[in-house]
Amino acid sequence: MAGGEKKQSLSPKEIIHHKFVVKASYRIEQVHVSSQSNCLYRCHLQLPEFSVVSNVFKRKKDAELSAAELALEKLGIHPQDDDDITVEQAWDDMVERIKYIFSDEFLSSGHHPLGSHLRATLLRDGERHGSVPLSIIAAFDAKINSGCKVINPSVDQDPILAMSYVMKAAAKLTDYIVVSPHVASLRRKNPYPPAIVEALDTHGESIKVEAVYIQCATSGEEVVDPVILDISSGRYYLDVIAEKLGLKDGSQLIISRTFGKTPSGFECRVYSAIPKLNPSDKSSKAYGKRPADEEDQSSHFKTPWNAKASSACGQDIHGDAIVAAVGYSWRSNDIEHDDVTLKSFYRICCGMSPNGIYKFSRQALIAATLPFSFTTKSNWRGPLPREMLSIFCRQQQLAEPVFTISTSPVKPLSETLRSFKKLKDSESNDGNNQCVNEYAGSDDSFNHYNSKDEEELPVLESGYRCGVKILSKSLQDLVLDCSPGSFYEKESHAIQNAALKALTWFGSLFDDLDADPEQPRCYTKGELNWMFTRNVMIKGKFPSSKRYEEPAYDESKTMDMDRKPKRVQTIPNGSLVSISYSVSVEVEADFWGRTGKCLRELIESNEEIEFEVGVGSMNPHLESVVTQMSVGQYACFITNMPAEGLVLADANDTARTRSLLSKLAAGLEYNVHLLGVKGPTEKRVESVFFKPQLSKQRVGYAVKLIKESSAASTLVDFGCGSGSLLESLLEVPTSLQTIVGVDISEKALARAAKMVDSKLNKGACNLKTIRLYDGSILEFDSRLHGIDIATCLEVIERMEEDEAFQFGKTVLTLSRPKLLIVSTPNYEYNKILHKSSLYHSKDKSISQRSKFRSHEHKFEWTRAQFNHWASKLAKSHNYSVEFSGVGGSGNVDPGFASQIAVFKRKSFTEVKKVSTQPYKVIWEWTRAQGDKKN
Ligand SMILES: C[S@@+](CC[C@H](N)C(=O)[O-])C[C@H]1O[C@@H](n2cnc3c(N)ncnc32)[C@H](O)[C@@H]1O
Repeated sequence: MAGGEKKQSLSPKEIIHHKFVVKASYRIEQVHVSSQSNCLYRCHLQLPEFSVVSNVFKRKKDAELSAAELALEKLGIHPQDDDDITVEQAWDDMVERIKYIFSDEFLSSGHHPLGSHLRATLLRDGERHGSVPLSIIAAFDAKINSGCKVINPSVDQDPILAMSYVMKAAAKLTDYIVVSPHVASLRRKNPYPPAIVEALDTHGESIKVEAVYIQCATSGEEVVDPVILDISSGRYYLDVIAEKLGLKDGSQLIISRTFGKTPSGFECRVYSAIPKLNPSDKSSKAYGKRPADEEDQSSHFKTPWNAKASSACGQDIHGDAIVAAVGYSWRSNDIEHDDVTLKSFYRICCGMSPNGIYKFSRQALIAATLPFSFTTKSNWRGPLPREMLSIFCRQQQLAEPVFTISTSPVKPLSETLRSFKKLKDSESNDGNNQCVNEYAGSDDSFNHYNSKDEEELPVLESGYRCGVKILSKSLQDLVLDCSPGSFYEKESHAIQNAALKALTWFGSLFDDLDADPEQPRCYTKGELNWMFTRNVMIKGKFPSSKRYEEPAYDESKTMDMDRKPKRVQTIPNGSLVSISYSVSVEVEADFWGRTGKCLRELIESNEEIEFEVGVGSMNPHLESVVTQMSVGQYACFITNMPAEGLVLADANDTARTRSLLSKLAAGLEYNVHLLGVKGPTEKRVESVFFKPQLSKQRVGYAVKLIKESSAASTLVDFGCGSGSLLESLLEVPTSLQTIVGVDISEKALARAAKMVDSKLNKGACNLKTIRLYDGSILEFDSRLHGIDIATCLEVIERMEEDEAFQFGKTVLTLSRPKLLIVSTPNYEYNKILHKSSLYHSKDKSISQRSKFRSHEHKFEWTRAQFNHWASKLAKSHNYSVEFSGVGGSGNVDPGFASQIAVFKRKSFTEVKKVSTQPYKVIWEWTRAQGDKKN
């Protein structure tokens, strides 16, 4: 913070307005306080996802501001308004605020959570009567909290620092407040008026709340056990928690920030003892910073670091800890609470990792894993990667990700490919190993390539590419600068893939404990800072995902499935498979030999789940087995146990599962049923094999011929789809004045209309009219009679063969274009595509599906079949025809990947005009005078 200078920045209310506009509604409530003649105000701010209620203020304006600040805090947005006040002002405000907190008005002013704590302390007897723990003031008052942040932004990670500031500010109120540093609490010097104390509601119910106790281990993993907090009527709940931790009272506690939610939506906090400093270490810096290694740690703190508790809440926790969802709210003076069961605790922990967020979205904690590439939106389930990255950053107290899109190549594709090749050559890859490799670029950026990523090679030389930066919340540390090299056709794909790479990086950080210690990763300073402050499980990482080993087939249990000594993948990568499965934990039958029964607990089951093969979105065991199966088959196999935390997060009866795990766990038993398979999309296969993509090459071929037809003024694209040809015609100068697209798919036409509309007037074209018709190309529409050029790219194979014949006849008889360009896949070329792992198919049950390039194709012709169709058609309609193609070579077997017939009209014989207009115009543009031409 620079001296007394003020910076200009958006106020919290302005930020809320910019973000939500009319969706943010403020409601002011008057709060009547009997001891005050003036009214006080509280503000309710309703946002689409949640609402907040402000503190109580004398001015409406302040109440609104406080509500906006609370909302921003919830949203994880840090307005720079704190910069508007100086450190000196922050201290003054804190002193004022503490004075107000201990005032008569505050105590009687309704439901402020801090007010409820004050009341609870006034119900204590003896020396603790009215003694308010410092941690309470630091944790539950937004004003104090923001003041502390102005003084030092790292209070977020360090509750003790905030407590020390509260103590320092309170020390300035010597006439008013008694500061008791030894018991870490504050007390009002003069007692409250008896009338106020007597009016306090003392009828709290007795409650029992389930919480978890994390016992700190000096070596090995912490033990997590359920614990019951018995908060009998009139007792201060913090004292109950403190007692469970072996402490005298609540003032000896540190209270973490809120993190994670129980199934009913209650937020949890970690409660632990204020750590004792080693007398040998006088450095105040030791507080609140987890030392880099254990030697350091033991030199600073008497109590060891609690890795599980620290990783759960993202703050340093020392010694034993309790995780509970209990406390006061704005709604009432009564205590609110929910049980934190072992299961909910482990679920919260699991949901803190990027992998966990994905697993939850698929409701498949054991089965799902974070995919390493984002292919199509339609295959993706749950929140998109960008959304997941935002959730993760909020949870981990990082700033919102910053995406940067570029459209021009930073380095030539050849160079990128060379780097990729070098990287691949230097790796030894196991097909199932999902390790992530780091590409050491010349700058600080990184690229990740997965061993299965061959199909994800950067296939485009141009397009969109996106980088993402993640900064710490204070915006001071760059935690991650991820600039993947791949180009994507769509901006949204580039963004989603960048987000996914960032998530993968964070995921690997969470999993890094499994990494080979001989080959330490190199982290930048920002990454290290983040890890240290975030306590990324260096010691007791969890929930971890152990490296999977190949599933061990249990022949006796395998139903209807041959034992396969060697893995033969029959379902190609890129396919969408649909399965039902169950996962159980089981104790070996031999152990229970006398009864012959084995103990078993169902952990997870899914009646139907779909996943894409080859993108890493399914646990490798399951994927490996499923891709060897045929539709309708069942399989059963046993794998090693994943981390206990993950199993418990999924188990229904945690106690029973835990006891099974502690006995003779044979592993996880999977039962899987393959329900269906859809082949990989044609586009995906093509994008892997052809650079530029085959579809682009087809359009390029057609555009070249159109440009050569310099006298042509009208064109119709039959089966125009999303308008890729029309788009290209808007970008290049041709003689065309009217272009028309026809398709039967409303969705495709809508996309085409949107695209054309956005490109209008941008290109160097002479076009005067563009029209899109909804209709079948099997029907003739007389508005298309006598057109100059007709195109029909990759459409006929989507009809029955006899319809393809009918189409040819209709076009050449009735429309009679001067030039007709027809393209269709060359069936013979499929054998090349099928060599790819993307397109393996040895399984008869799916061979029908995968013998064509798309399950939407009704037929695919060999060169001879296409030649026969086109030559016969040309001859009977007085056209000449020439054959060509794109993708591969026409001179070498098996010819082009996409075969093209170019029909040219030999002479124009007037045919009897049929007047019929079955097509519906769904979009039309006509150049008006004055419209921009270029
Ligand atoms: C693979 S897409 C090709 C799109 C476009 N020609 C291209 O090359 O990008 C096939 C298109 O043909 C359309 N189609 C299939 N049968 C049709 C018919 N009978 N009449 C009009 N369009 C048809 C589909 O709706 C789809 O948009």
